Amino acid sequence: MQLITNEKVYTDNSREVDKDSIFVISKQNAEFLEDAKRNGCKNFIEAKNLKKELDLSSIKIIGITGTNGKTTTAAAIYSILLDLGYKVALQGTRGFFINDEKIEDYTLTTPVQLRNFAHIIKAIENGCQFFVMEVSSHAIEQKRIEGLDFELKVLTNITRDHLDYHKTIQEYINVKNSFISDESKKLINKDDLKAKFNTKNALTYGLENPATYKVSAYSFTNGTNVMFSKIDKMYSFTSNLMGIFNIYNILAAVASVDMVTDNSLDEICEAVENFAGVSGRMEIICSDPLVIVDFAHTPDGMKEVFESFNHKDIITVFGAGGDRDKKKRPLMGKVASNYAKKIIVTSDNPRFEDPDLIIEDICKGIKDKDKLTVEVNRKEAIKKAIESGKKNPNNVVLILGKGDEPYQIIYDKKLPLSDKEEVLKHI
Ligand SMILES: CC(=O)N[C@H]1[C@@H](OP(=O)(O)OP(=O)(O)OC[C@H]2O[C@@H](n3ccc(=O)[nH]c3=O)[C@H](O)[C@@H]2O)O[C@H](CO)[C@@H](O)[C@@H]1O[C@H](C)C(=O)N[C@@H](C)C(=O)N[C@H](CCC(=O)O)C(=O)O
Ligand SMILES: Nc1ncnc2c1ncn2[C@@H]1O[C@H](COP(=O)(O)OP(=O)(O)OP(=O)(O)O)[C@@H](O)[C@H]1O
Ligand SMILES: N[C@H](CCC[C@H](N)C(=O)O)C(=O)O
Ligand SMILES: [Mg+2]
Repeated sequence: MQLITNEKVYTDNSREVDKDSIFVISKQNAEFLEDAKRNGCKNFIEAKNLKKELDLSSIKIIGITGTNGKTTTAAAIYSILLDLGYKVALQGTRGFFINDEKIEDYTLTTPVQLRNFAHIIKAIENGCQFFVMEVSSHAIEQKRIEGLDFELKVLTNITRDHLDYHKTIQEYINVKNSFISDESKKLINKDDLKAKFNTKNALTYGLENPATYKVSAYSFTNGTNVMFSKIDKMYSFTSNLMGIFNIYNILAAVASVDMVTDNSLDEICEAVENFAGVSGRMEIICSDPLVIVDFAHTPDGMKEVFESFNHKDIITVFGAGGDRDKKKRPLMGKVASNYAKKIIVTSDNPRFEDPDLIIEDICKGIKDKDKLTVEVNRKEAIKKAIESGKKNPNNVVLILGKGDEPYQIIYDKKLPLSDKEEVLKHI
């Protein structure tokens, strides 16, 4: 990765250096420092000191971490800020956007350090006042965000994911919490009991526990209607997004914007209605039969989605990613068997793993085998689910795990596959 700015060339790759370039030393590449010198490099800077050379002080960075809801919350903040007339950049799982325009497609949820700087500089060049970014647990552990001064840090929740990488749940929790252990301005989900944060400059939000931004009532008639209080004043917003978890996401977004702007909360709440949601997250593809594509790929994410449809007969299709947390697989199976009347277990992104073995891991969590169909071909699995869905108007078909991913990753190849397109073929 190279960043060229102010007539200087910064690189984080020892194989890219020359005598004029500056090798940016980070946790990830420190072992290649000698290699950089051997390749003729004479100039070095530690990534955490980049901010001394690259002035980012004119933009406010909002970082969102949490197991689930980062993309949705970040997109909601972005949408509200744009609606209020600000210039804003958004960086996350779905790519990099400036003022509603897509600049870069899917890469990492949180890019490597130098790319973060490059994106922020680009946002500043485009007049942005805010840079909204998702912060993954990998990024915190690998210090991809070191050297960034956050105007606001948000924690959505801590459940479980990525234990292939972090090894134990405690280590994962510690990594997430390390993001909110300093004195920066923070917004914390008060209903998440695993959150351990520095209370200095922290505000909270929630539905259950006392919080700065506290939901007092909600209903799901004609959209989602929410009333909440901040200190002793009441506010309300309406949204098209479904599910209690989306109340958390939107409330977090409303509170975030309240914390970083001078706009009134009433104005902010008004802008919520224009946020249409994120593609591939609780996206209704068809209403008869009701078919929804969602990105839930953790046991907790799935539970949240299923609970949003507990008045319906659930038919679900899902798999689990290969080369990712193996232990979450039977838990995903178990959650599905608790809520669904029919479960079609299929392939997600197998990567370098055998899809049949991933499916076996998931099926270990499904006790009631009468509910279970195994169909390794995801396109076939979706077709079967839609056919079943058509049999009863109370059915809902929930296709989970890949959201709007436009491909299936098999080995290291990305083969075109869109859950939404597959659904559209069969309705
Ligand atoms: C497991 C993992 O996270 N791996 C990351 C890790 O890879 P790595 O340690 O193997 O590093 P590397 O690619 O060999 O290079 C490390 C550094 O050394 C430099 N280098 C390398 C070789 C050399 O000869 N000289 C040299 O200077 C490279 O330029 C680079 O700066 O460091 C790399 C660069 O810092 C990352 O790109 C890479 O992410 C890989 C691609 C990845 O797939 N990561 C996923 C798991 C990930 O991070 N996902 C999260 C969470 C998703 C979510 O929940 O939303 C994300 O943020 O996307
Ligand atoms: N606040 C929440 N609590 C629990 N589950 C949620 C929440 N928000 C979203 N989800 C579920 O998690 C899925 C992923 O949501 P989203 O893309 O917003 O999260 P993310 O944290 O960005 O995920 P990733 O780390 O994979 O990028 C959704 O499709 C939904 O099923
Ligand atoms: N950002 C997450 C997304 C997982 C999506 C799921 N489809 C999978 O491939 O496991 C990850 O890379 O772990
Ligand atoms: Mg995301």
